[in-house]
Amino acid sequence: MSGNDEKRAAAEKAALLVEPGMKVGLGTGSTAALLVDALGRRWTEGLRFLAVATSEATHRQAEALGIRLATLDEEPTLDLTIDGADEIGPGLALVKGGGGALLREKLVAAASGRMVVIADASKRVATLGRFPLPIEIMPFGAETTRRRVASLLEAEAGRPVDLSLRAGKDGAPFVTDGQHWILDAALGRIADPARLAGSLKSVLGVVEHGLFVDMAEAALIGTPDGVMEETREGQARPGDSSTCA
Ligand SMILES: O=C[C@H](O)[C@H](O)[C@H](O)COP(=O)(O)O
Repeated sequence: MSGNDEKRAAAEKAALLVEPGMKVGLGTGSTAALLVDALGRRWTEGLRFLAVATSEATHRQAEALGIRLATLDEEPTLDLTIDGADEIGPGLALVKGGGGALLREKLVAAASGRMVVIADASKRVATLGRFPLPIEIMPFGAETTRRRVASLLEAEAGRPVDLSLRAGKDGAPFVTDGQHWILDAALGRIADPARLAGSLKSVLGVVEHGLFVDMAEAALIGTPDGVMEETREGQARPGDSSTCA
């Protein structure tokens, strides 16, 4: 099974979690796009639900498939959010934001009764931090914020941390849907995700970061042996969508 097949299997399993009348947060990224495709097929078959997208890209995709959409302000309480991740660590702590959607993703997940993560097996890690941690910042005074973040991360890691401003296709800074910029922090290892999450939130100029701690309730992970369901407590079992509720 290729990584893409694993993503698709997880996404299709997760699409079965959506029930008639639900309010559903739709994630962003290549795995979430496979979920939206699967939900588009279920919509065509007659399933009716209401969706809130975590990015302009996902909104456009869902809209093109005819899925009914609302904004988070119109629907501030959702039943379920299904989203991808860049890394899934112990306790289902996540690194997200590789596609730059972390702020809306976190707002939508926080408004949801439950969050289910979907991914291929490569995303499961023993310790978070191999994937550079995205940190969304205000463009105004970005260099002063970068210095504050760098000194915080150096104190946390005990060494200087490579912190780069994410570039867009044209070489200019990548701009998020919220019109912010992103710093990518090459930490290598995040020993205490909850502590780092709290520290980053206190830095002036930081809008949000890609650590999602205590947010995901379950993960559906595509593997060569099928889709495994993992809970926050770490139990893994062959994924049966009915056990995810
Ligand atoms: O900003 C993007 C999101 O956090 C994605 O969910 C994450 O980057 C995973 O994306 P993919 O499914 O493409 O690996």
